[in-house]
Amino acid sequence: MSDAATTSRRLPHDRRRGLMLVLSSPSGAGKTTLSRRLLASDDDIALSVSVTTRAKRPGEVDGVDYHFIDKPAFQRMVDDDALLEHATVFENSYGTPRAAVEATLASGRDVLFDIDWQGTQQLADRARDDLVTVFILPPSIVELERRLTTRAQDSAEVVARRMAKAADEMSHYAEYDYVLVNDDVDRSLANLEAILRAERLRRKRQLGLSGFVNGMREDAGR
Ligand SMILES: Nc1nc2c(ncn2[C@@H]2O[C@H](COP(=O)(O)OP(=O)(O)O)[C@@H](O)[C@H]2O)c(=O)[nH]1
Ligand SMILES: Nc1ncnc2c1ncn2[C@@H]1O[C@H](COP(=O)(O)OP(=O)(O)O)[C@@H](O)[C@H]1O
Repeated sequence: MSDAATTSRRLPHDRRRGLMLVLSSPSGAGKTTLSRRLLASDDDIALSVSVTTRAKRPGEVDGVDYHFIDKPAFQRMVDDDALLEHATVFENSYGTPRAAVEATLASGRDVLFDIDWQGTQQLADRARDDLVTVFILPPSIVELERRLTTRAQDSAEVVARRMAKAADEMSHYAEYDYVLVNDDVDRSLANLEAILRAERLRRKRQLGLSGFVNGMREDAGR
């Protein structure tokens, strides 16, 4: 077998069908922290930046954390079918702009979603095969409240409302493919990276496999 035959052929994992990685959790369990760490360490995945009608928190950047828009603009996007999914969470509207997701997948990269269980169900109805879903649990309710309080970005009243919704959010963990208990953030990140690595290697996501194997069979028969 010539060297040219082995080196000219592209390895199957060079051509991959992009996947959609969803992170959900009760507010304060650590989705944003884990998302930012994953995005910083992996160039092959990009965040789906949601639109929301909620107010910007200190430190949040428009266009990076969210696209902050008003209610009429949100309704226009719904009417124009410009959102892949949308939901009301804590009395605010949140949605996933369709165009950016489609452009990222078309460029061969994966997309990371920080969305709630309602949005996850809607994506599952549309694209189950491309979806990998991860639910993040806090190590305890006491720790969840501590994290929400020490994040110091919401008023005591908002924290209380988010704590009141936590049990309801957590009741959806069984609808997800994977569950991570986010005790140690480094360990959670390593587990998330392991999930992503394994999911990228799924046979159905490696587009060039049959050509690759047939080529090797021809080489072996020479
Ligand atoms: N369905 C849906 N949920 C979203 C979207 N963007 C954010 N969320 C969820 O809305 C909830 C509130 O988000 P946020 O106000 O940023 O608070 P956080 O959970 O404390 O970071 C979280 O459960 C998010 O995952 C979206 O585009 N669609
Ligand atoms: N594993 C962890 N251990 C301790 N604190 C954490 C951990 N993960 C996140 N935090 C902290 O908890 C707070 C809430 O995390 P965040 O990522 O904003 O949660 P979410 O996006 O799910 O609402 C932040 O102050 C963050 O620094």
